[in-house]
Amino acid sequence: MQNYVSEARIVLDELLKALAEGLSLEKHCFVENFDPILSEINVRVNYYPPCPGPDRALGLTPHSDASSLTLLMEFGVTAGLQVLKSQEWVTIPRPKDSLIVVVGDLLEIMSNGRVKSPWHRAVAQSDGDRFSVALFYNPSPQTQIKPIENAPNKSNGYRKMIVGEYLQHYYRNAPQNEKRAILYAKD
Ligand SMILES: O=C(O)CCC(=O)C(=O)O
Ligand SMILES: [Fe+2]
Repeated sequence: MQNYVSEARIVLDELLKALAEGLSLEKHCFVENFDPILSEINVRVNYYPPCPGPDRALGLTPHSDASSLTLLMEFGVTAGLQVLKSQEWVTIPRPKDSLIVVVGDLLEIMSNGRVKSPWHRAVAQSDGDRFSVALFYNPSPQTQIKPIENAPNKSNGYRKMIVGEYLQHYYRNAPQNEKRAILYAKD
């Protein structure tokens, strides 16, 4: 697991740089918030046993991740992860040997809303078990993240935020039934 986490950090840093470039921003503008020693990768292993009544139970209730990026590896039956898109739950496919990358609230704040953390859930399934390993990548709790500048006159931006303060707010207010925690970081 330790090897996986240190290799994952390299991948996550590359993803943060590629995302910045993809948004025509300075390449290091996100990754510079992640001190190589003090930034954190928290690991969660989710296990979903086969469920006799999958339409009456959920594997994991809807949420957005608080992280900046989440790297998700899945095993077992497919079609467990769903994302809310235009008010509909859409199943995320799992091509062979793939990892899933989820944008979290902290990256939505850093990017000033240019990328959005999806509202997602895991559904229960009857045809076999499934588990997932989620790595949540966060700057150190003391880091102050500064949202990138938005175009002049553009409203609805985010404010500067200490990572630990946001995480405290997020966990104090979870679970919620819609994406509300991030409103705390609005300007
Ligand atoms: O198991 C999954 O597919 C989703 C896991 C997840 O969203 C999480 O651990 O935050
Ligand atoms: Fe999640």
